[in-house]
Amino acid sequence: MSETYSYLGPSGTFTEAALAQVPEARGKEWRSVNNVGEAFDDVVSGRSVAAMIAIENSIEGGVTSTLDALANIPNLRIVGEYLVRVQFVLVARPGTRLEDVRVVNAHPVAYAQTRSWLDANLPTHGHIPSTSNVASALALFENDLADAAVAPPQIVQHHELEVLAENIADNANAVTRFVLVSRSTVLPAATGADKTSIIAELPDDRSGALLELLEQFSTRGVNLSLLQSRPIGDALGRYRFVIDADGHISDERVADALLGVRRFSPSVIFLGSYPRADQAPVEYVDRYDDEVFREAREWLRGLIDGEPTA
Ligand SMILES: O=C(O)C(=O)Cc1ccccc1
Repeated sequence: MSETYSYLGPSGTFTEAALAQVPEARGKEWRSVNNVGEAFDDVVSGRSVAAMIAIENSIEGGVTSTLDALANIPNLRIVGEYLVRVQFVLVARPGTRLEDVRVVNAHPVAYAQTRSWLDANLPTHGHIPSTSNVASALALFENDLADAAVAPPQIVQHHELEVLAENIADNANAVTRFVLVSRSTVLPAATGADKTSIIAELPDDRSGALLELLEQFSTRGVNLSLLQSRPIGDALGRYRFVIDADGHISDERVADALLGVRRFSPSVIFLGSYPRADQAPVEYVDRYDDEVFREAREWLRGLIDGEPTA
């Protein structure tokens, strides 16, 4: 059976652009799905070896539905991350003028990123949510519920659409981070520029518990690049924390931090260690080098084994 990769389609989405960055996916079957839940289902059922999923963007923060799916679906692993610069145009059926636009079709995340422009230029517009940035534009051909759509600039290369406005994103430098999610438990090799993702819960009713969770990393010299709380969902005020830490689980300082988290947290999900998209080598101070951990462990082992100390 050929390996299949699922992505939020139809063809032309930013998610597809992220999948195009994956060398292992070249020449393989790509399956376009209508929503992120379907992409996760493909991985869980084994229909696809992996799915490309949007997890965070530089304006809106974490994609909450993705973070919750990673917490709730067992045995998922992140095996890679990819960055895509996102820009948006407003498109319409040929002949439409900007002043004719009453209703705009847009993916909710894209809508949130173009709100200032839309509010300033179409102050009375209505919004219909779409399942993706390309589905928004294709809906213009299927029905007349919307007059215009927010879509990626390349959309006009493939469809008979007119650009009513370019660069409508609130922030021209917006970037979306995608992760390749699979069920493979084979760890990607450490590169020196890696990231480790976990989701951890706090022990109940203990003051300072979040600080104690974070101390597991700070006392091992491990920097964090993401800390996002998400409601566990069973009661008000109960949260889990999605954490991205610099480094690979095979780095001693990261492994030691994870042992600390495991001892302390009632529930820890290991989401994976994988190369950072920006390939920036992880920086740490010398006293947290692998060798320092190993030397300390050997010293302790020697004491326990009754070896004479020098
Ligand atoms: O992949 C797409 O194009 C999507 O529709 C999801 C999305 C929405 C907004 C920013 C990045 C990805």
